[in-house]
Amino acid sequence: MLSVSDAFSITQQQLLSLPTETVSLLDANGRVLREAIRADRDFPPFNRVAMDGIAIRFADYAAGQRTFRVIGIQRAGQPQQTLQDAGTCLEVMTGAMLPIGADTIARYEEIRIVDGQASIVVENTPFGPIQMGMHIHPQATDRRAGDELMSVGTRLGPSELAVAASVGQSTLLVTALPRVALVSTGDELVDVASTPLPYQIRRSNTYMLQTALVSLGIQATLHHIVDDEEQLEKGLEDLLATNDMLILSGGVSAGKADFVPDTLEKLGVQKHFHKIDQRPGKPLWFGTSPSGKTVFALPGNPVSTVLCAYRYVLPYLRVSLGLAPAPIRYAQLAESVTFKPNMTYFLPVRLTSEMDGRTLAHPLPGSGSADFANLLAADGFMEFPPNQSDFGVGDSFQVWETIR
Ligand SMILES: Nc1nc2c(c(=O)[nH]1)N[C@H]1C(S)=C(S)[C@@H](COP(=O)(O)OP(=O)(O)OC[C@H]3O[C@@H](n4cnc5c(N)ncnc54)[C@H](O)[C@@H]3O)O[C@H]1N2
Ligand code: MOO
Ligand SMILES: [Mg+2]
Repeated sequence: MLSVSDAFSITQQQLLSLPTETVSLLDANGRVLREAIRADRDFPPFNRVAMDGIAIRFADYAAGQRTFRVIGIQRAGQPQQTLQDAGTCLEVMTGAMLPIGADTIARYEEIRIVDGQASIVVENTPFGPIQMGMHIHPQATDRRAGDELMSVGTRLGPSELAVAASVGQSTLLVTALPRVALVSTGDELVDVASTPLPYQIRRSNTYMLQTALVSLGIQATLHHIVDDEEQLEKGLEDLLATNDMLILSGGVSAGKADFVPDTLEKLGVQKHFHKIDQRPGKPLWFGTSPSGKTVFALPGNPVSTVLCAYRYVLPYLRVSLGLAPAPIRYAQLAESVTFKPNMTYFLPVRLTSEMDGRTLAHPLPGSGSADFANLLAADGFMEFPPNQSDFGVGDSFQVWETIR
């Protein structure tokens, strides 16, 4: 059977090829940038006053002068003024251009202004003695005009949108979002608003999947198909025609009503793999259509669905969108774990941060891959490699964090 790492690489070789689109600045939140954003001006674009106070010539101060005649006010948003005569000063406001001729700011906290004369009354400021260049944010110290500020593949969030706004990007070129359909299958599954009969359960997997996809900015549509070969074929055919990707749950194992793999192949979706040497989530099925559409058919047991979503589907979508893979997270086992079968084992864990900087993983074995209430306490799944059955306290392994 296929190893976890081989299955993962197969999925990553069949990424969705998504076009770009231009969206308005605010609609770009959470999206993936597909153009490099450069500074249109220096950052800051002029010698910027960084504190409210007076702008003086340091040479006057160094020569012993402590009282300066105030010749005017330079506010933010006004054209640059000039400090002409020795011994004078301009009141200046944070964000203003530094007046020509001035080179040092003394804050209001350090001066007193009486009858148009500003006197320096505090020599040792909380920032140290008054010095040449003090409280000035010199032009181009942060970035220069033409510098690349954000590269292709940047995920746009609050800081990125602020920088984009400051360089005049009222629109941004981003990766178009894939059209994704989430399909639950199973005769036993009823709507969340229904009261289940004794042999029925409410469906939950597609709600979990939709909520997880929102973390990538994707809004999928939710569908349900009963365990009937004809209805399944017709339903999946329609959804394949109108979506870039289908994520199914259930119907992929060995049961009499597990029609999903055969139906997908009948519809021309080429199987890349079915079944991985892992627990949970063994019967995962993955395929692509000739027109470049992708199908993940996840095992229906809810914990398997969750594991497959975080271990395969979200990393697949992330990279398809043009993002770098998520940083790998490790944690150390807080309790020993034994797992005999020779396959990769994913164990739900709760994570704690210790004072010494370590992250500890506390096992939450639960009662198996249908025990999804157990995941309410979990922060992720720890991945234990095959060919080993005893895992000791303090041993470090990768953790696939879930969204909480
Ligand atoms: N003889 C074998 N039986 C099973 C095997 C096997 O290898 N040989 N594999 C087991 C494993 S492992 C898993 S995982 C499950 C996978 O089952 P399916 O993908 O075929 O899923 P279903 O049979 O449709 O349902 C399984 C289980 O999950 C519940 N379910 C399904 N969809 C939802 C949903 N949307 N929301 C909530 N719960 C859902 C369903 O009611 C079943 O209880 O097969 C084992 N069997
Ligand atoms: O893969 Mo199944 O997940 O163990 O129940
Ligand atoms: Mg089944």
